[in-house]
Amino acid sequence: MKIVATRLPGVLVFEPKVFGDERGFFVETFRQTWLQEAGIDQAFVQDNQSRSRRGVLRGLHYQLTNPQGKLVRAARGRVYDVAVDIRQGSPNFGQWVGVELDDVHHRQLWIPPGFAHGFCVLSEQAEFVYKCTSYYDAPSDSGVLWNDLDIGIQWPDVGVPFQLSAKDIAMPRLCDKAAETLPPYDSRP
Ligand SMILES: Cc1cn([C@H]2C[C@H](O)[C@@H](COP(=O)(O)OP(=O)(O)O[C@H]3O[C@@H](C)C(=O)[C@@H](O)[C@H]3O)O2)c(=O)[nH]c1=O
Repeated sequence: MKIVATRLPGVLVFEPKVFGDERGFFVETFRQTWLQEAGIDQAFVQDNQSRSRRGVLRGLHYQLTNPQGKLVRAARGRVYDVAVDIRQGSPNFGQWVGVELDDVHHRQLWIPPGFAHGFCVLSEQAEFVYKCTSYYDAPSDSGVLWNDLDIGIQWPDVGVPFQLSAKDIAMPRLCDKAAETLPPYDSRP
């Protein structure tokens, strides 16, 4: 497993070794030691899975209290995954990074606590699987608008119109968020 830095400090790509043979493939999807190797002092408490069709865009989400660090991957299909640093006072505030995740290379993205996260689906269908460092807490579920011009995420052309939940369409822009509704910079790993 290789750990690769992205242009956004704190956001890391985990590249596992994929063993392909005539039966299919084998890949290790998680080892506790990966976190130590990456210098991440966190433990996972919740695993999630979602299924989405082409064009579905989920995000940009974060949790205000007990921010969630997330280790995400596409168990099936291909997605464009995005992390945004929205930590109040961060030198990288408002900056984003996008990485393609698929069921061929099996790359995983580490999104530290305090970052907003979202993805869109590039394949006909995708199974998105992720581990979280804090439990989901509905009252502190928060978000930022996916196409906020100030963030300027370059979402790929997926060939169909994006499909978002009503909640995600109505998310506020980063500039309209009160400081107390953003995670503090010290929530970094
Ligand atoms: C995230 C989550 C949702 N739910 C419920 C709430 C709701 O009724 C239903 C669907 O929730 P959502 O619409 O928020 O699902 P979704 O849009 O897939 O939310 C996810 O998006 C990606 C981008 C993330 O980063 C995740 O952390 C999470 O926020 O599932 C849970 O019970 N536990 C959870 O951990």
